[in-house]
Amino acid sequence: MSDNKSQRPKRILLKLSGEALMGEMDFGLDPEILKQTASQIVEQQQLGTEVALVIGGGNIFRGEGLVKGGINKVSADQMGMLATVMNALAMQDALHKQGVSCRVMTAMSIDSLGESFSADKARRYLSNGEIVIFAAGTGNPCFTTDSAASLRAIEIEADLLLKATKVDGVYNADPKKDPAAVRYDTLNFDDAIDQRLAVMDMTAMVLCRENNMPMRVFNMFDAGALAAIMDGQQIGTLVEVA
Ligand SMILES: Nc1ncnc2c1ncn2[C@@H]1O[C@H](COP(=O)(O)OP(=O)(O)O)[C@@H](O)[C@H]1O
Ligand SMILES: O=c1ccn([C@@H]2O[C@H](COP(=O)(O)OP(=O)(O)O)[C@@H](O)[C@H]2O)c(=O)[nH]1
Repeated sequence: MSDNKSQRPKRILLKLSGEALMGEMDFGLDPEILKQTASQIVEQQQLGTEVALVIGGGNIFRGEGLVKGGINKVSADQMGMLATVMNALAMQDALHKQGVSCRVMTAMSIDSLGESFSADKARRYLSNGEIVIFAAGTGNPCFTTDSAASLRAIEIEADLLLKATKVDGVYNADPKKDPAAVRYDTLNFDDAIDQRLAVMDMTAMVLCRENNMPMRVFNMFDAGALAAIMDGQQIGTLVEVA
């Protein structure tokens, strides 16, 4: 398994935050951000990297917010998972507009919108040069799309999991709350878990650790970051097994 330090990863799983896709808006999707993100993805795919995507749902619904509004946990999480399907359809459209072949595979059965997830089929589609978007998270309540991203990265045998988020890496404290927080260039999963560094949920990090899946966290708003990472530059934070 390559760690992207020495060679260009052949297959990546890119996890995009739902919230980051809404840009300056309060809700929903910013078409310009969708377009820019799609073009960055297509650029990497055309350079020969197989790209799979997991997109969050936080720009539409998060289970936690719905529970605060009085909806029961399971229904709230199901609504959150459906929000990820909407984002997947929007990204599929943006990718199609750039002339690339892209499939949506869902973890919950919604046959008319996307086919049910199969790791074997996903690997085949990726090998054939299609972009695959994994929608509906893990299909189970009480999980997040970070966990779905870790799980799918392992299942498709990705070389690297990339988490594109609102901050530019993993810090020793939440940088949005602590201005003195210091960013790590590299980190191991044991330390991230022991220190409860909350840039990603613990389930996702444990999955990566147990399955030796390296992860790089970077800022989704930095337009050149994805290309630079794929070219081997050390952008953001690389989290690996110790
Ligand atoms: N140690 C940390 N390092 C970096 N970010 C952190 C840390 N602890 C908490 N965060 C927060 O985690 C957020 C990213 O997590 P989350 O909101 O779940 O991301 P996403 O919506 O991209 O899945 C960041 O916006 C940041 O404020
Ligand atoms: O496997 C999963 C993935 C997601 N969700 C729900 O979908 C919402 C949206 O996902 P997430 O919060 O991970 O989106 P992001 O923060 O990445 O935009 C979550 O809040 C959960 O309610 C879930 O129940 N199971």
